[in-house]
Amino acid sequence: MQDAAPFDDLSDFQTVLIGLPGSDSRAREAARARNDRLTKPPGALGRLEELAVWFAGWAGTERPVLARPQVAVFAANHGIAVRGVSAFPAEVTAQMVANFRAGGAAINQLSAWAGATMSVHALDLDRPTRDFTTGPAMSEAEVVRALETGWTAVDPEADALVVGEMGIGNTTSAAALACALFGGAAEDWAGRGTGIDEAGLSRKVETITEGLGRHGAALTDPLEALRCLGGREIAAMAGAIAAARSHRIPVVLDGFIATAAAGVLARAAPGCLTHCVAGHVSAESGHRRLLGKLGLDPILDLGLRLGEGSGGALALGVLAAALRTHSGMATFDEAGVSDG
Ligand SMILES: O=C(O)c1ccc[n+]([C@@H]2O[C@H](COP(=O)([O-])O)[C@@H](O)[C@H]2O)c1
Ligand SMILES: Cc1cc2nc[nH]c2cc1C
Repeated sequence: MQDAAPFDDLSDFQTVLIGLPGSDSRAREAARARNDRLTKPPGALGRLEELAVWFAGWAGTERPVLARPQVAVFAANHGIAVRGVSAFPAEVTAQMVANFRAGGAAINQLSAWAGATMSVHALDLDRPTRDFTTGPAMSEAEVVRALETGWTAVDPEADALVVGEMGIGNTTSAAALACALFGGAAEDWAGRGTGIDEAGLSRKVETITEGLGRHGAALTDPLEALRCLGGREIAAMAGAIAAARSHRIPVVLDGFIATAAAGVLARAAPGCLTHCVAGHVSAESGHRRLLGKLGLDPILDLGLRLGEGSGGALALGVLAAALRTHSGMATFDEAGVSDG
């Protein structure tokens, strides 16, 4: 059963964020102690060891498994797409949603490979958000509805969540948000997205600069920044990431846009991303910078720039390997191997 969202407006959502539960320190410490007894030189499984101990805390058990991962993909359209900031036309968003539903996209294959269920959530595709250079992208009711869509998309029985997205123009929206949340100039955050040329990149930088100028002081409130500059899929991912933590479900973040959604939460309620890891660093130029601002170290660096949750789904494979070794290996005592 999906849970109803426990908020009706942005101020409620902020309150929910502040009250989200932490991980189980007893399970985490038990997992750390088990890790120290496994038949390997200390630290020899590198990042896998850290991932397993982190996951154990959220799973609430010393020997967790990855049995029911979920990939949730959110799609939306953006008013700023009319400004020529993408290499593709806006109708591709709806066409790709049809492709997700037919099983033909990369994320269908990667979810199946990772043993994950995949859900697709199209958010009012025929009603793009407003061009944020002319006014707020969303009304409060619209952004709250998108947060709710994300919140209720999370399967409370899932044992890990990947959030992904599809939305022509959304790297412009994510870059504007990142700039509002973490400072710097539009040039620091604008990248090539689906593959825009030099002229497109200039239009993108101009669009972001104009949007930031237009909304000014309102952007100091992270949830207002989301409303003014974000998109429905970005808000939905933020809602899903928050819901996951309410169920103590660990989250594997995908690329630049998913990380921007997480960034909103981090700025609204510092410390609220301890249930998240970065699945990968994408080729979108601002992603590494954004991960740095959030103190997140990506698991993979494969040059992907697809979105859809693809890098997150790939990282589920690494997470599964981390849990398999942690929970399945013998200890020095069990195997009769002399420790150091
Ligand atoms: O995840 C990423 O880091 C990423 C980087 C570049 C592009 N994308 C995908 O490409 C689309 C946005 O690109 P654009 O050029 O239309 O802003 C959107 O559907 C994203 O899923 C995704
Ligand atoms: C074809 C296509 C597929 C995508 N998947 C995520 N973003 C995308 C953008 C395009 C253009």
